[in-house]
Amino acid sequence: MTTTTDTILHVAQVSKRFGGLQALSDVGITIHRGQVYGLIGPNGAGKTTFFNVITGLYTPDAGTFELEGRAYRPTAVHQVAKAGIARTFQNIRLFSDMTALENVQVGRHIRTHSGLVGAVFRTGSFKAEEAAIEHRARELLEYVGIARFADYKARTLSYGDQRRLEIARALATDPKLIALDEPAAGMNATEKVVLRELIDRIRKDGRTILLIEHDVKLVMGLCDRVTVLDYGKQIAEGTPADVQKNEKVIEAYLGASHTAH
Ligand SMILES: Nc1ncnc2c1ncn2[C@@H]1O[C@H](COP(=O)(O)OP(=O)(O)OP(=O)(O)O)[C@@H](O)[C@H]1O
Repeated sequence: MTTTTDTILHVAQVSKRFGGLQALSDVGITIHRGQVYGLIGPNGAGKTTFFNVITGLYTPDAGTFELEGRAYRPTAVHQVAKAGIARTFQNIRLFSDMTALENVQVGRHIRTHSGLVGAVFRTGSFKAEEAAIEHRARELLEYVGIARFADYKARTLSYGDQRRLEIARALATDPKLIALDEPAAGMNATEKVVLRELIDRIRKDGRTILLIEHDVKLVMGLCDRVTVLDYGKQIAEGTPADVQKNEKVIEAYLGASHTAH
């Protein structure tokens, strides 16, 4: 394998079939520490399927998976989260009747130690840990720019703010890799600028990011490297500048998007 100490995620030869449909064929990516890595392609290309496979939501038919040089089996979402991959969803999945703060606290709980006994008996260490979790959750709400909504129910937040809340919840797990599934979907131009700044800041603060995004401008401006999928096949991989020049890509995706944007 071609992993180095600077490799966060190395995934190779991933295939996934749904009945008669080959949704992914031999797809592989290597993401280095501190990169923003983009996954693009037309509708139905297999981007979400790939995300779902590496985060344990779908069982792959084939593939090898390494996180920081260690093999991991993406068989269950909570195990993948514990291993260090956190994600957001294209269709927001917050606990809508819980407050923004509580949603982030839930994310943080996978990194706690007191466990059930501590929770039942409310031991000193449990209470200290709870206070630390709340403190960290408030910091993260501030970080993504929605601290003022800490006590609002998640469902009352605007669409853009719910997306930011999902990012805060994902960051609460202290991930080695944060996977964002179409974070700009449904956002207006102003919200996209703020989102871009946030993703840039997350990277500057030392995180590694995998991004599915339809907004070509955003992808090209943010990503260090990009993989392009089309009908489940990887048709190009490289820097945004390289990928933009690739004829297969222009045909499959960018050509259409350039006229659309
Ligand atoms: N659970 C499933 N069962 C059957 N087919 C599926 C399932 N999930 C995805 N597919 C099919 O696999 C193909 C790839 O879909 P996928 O959602 O991964 O594409 P995508 O690139 O994320 O598209 P979009 O940009 O529209 O979100 C599509 O043809 C889709 O219909």
